[in-house]
Amino acid sequence: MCYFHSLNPLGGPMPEGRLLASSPCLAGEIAPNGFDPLAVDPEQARDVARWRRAERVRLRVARDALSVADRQAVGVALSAHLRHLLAQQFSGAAGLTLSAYWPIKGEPDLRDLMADLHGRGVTLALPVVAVKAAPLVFRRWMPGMAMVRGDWNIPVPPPDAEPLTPDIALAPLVGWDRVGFRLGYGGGYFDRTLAALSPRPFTIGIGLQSARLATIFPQPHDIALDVILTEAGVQFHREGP
Ligand SMILES: Nc1nc2c(c(=O)[nH]1)N(C=O)[C@@H](CNc1ccc(C(=O)N[C@@H](CCC(=O)O)C(=O)O)cc1)CN2
Ligand SMILES: Nc1ncnc2c1ncn2[C@@H]1O[C@H](COP(=O)(O)OP(=O)(O)OP(=O)(O)O)[C@@H](O)[C@H]1O
Repeated sequence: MCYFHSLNPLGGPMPEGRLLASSPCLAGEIAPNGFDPLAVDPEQARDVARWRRAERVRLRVARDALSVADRQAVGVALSAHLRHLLAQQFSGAAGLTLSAYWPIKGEPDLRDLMADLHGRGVTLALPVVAVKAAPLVFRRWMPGMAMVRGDWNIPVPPPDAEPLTPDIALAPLVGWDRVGFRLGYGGGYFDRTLAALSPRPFTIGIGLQSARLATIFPQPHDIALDVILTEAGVQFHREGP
């Protein structure tokens, strides 16, 4: 079912007159990657974008306010849940490529787990903004590797690191909802990347339990993740519990 155009960020269903002449559900038939900005009601898209900007600020302020001890506990709990998920679903993921992330701006720190997985035969990668407003690329990462500053000053593996395509991708969350949708920093990078990869990696959103939203008002470009994981465990799994 296509429901995003019936959601009104200002509350209640969209008034009849605001519905699109052509439904965004047809976007997949218009654009090869399923994304057609012309299929979006511009007024509604503007409302949603404004709401998302405000929610990102609110959620990031709340995350910044966590104590060092709380932050550490979140990282430890999330790492344990992720290790368990990888063990159950991918037999530990040895021989597979998992893209992680280098934590910035108070994101949960999974770097100890990344090093541990590397030691267990998982190939680790990190996302890189190679071209602005384009899909991310992924470069091989190994513990202790000298990093360079990438876009937004995020440390990334150097340009000569091996390019990889992940089988499993971690997506850091600023916000999330119970049906697998993600709010990030607003660059649209993960959505573009998932739209471009075929087959899609198995994607696991990593975030704080307190960052749950009732809905992110999903737009045609938003791609739901396979799993949402927080320090409280699995909050959503596409294949069910
Ligand atoms: N640790 C970490 N690494 C990551 C991500 C992440 O979320 N966390 N990314 C996950 O995708 C990618 C980088 N994401 C980025 C997202 C936004 C902007 C950026 O310049 N944002 C603009 C606002 C854009 C807008 O509002 O339209 C800005 O802040 O000025 C840069 C990089 C790859 N690496
Ligand atoms: N597949 C796509 N093709 C073209 N543009 C896209 C695509 N996906 C997202 N965008 C653009 O990116 C913008 C930001 O998207 P969104 O609000 O979902 O960001 P986000 O998921 O929070 O960011 P990020 O993934 O970088 O953390 C949208 O306005 C949209 O126009």
